[in-house]
Amino acid sequence: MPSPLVMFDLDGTLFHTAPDLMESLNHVIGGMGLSPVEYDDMTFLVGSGARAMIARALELRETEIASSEFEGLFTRFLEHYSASMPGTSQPYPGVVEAMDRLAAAGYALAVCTNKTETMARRLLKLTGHLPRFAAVTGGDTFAVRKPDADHLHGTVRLADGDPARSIMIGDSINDISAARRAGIVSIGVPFGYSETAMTELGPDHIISHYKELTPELVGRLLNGS
Ligand SMILES: O=C(O)COP(=O)(O)O
Ligand SMILES: [Mg+2]
Repeated sequence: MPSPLVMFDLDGTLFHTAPDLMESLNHVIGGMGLSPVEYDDMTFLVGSGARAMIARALELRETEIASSEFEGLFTRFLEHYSASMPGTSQPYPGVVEAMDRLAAAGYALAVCTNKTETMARRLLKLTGHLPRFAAVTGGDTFAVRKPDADHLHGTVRLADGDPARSIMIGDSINDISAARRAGIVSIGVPFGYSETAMTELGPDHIISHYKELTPELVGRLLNGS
């Protein structure tokens, strides 16, 4: 029988990455002569991958560019972000201990993010966490990404899991909607990057600190109680 699986979103859930993402984004838009975005804008900018982040930042600055120029901006972003890693990005308080507890109790762990898979793996590798995960999938791993249910289903498959014994933990509407569509139990964290309050997104459970993420809680949620 496959191990039960706990999947984590990355930006705003597993790691606090917004300051580094913002620096690389501002490097790119600053190069175009646009004024930098501010930290508070990140809740609106992060969550659907770097292309969406750049497009939303241009929208915020009311700037239109030719579509042929867009890939160049994306490449500049990835080069800067990759070269700066791991920067100041760190796991949220208590999540490393929570992952240790879950692994000791027999849970497999995975990452399901809309970052590119290469960037996600690089950050996890440089911070020493990559070996924990049975699967790491990004916004470009499959033909679809969160909020599409198949991003979660694909991650469960690569981790040799079973959707009925899997949980998705996330900070944004993309995570909670994808889980709902996939028929996968969700846990929301309110400290990440979301424009909408987690209580409004309606996950199956909300934790406000990772000390609440115990094998008992996950077991209870998987049993529907
Ligand atoms: O960087 C992004 O926009 C995607 O981030 P995610 O890890 O929250 O899916
Ligand atoms: Mg997120």
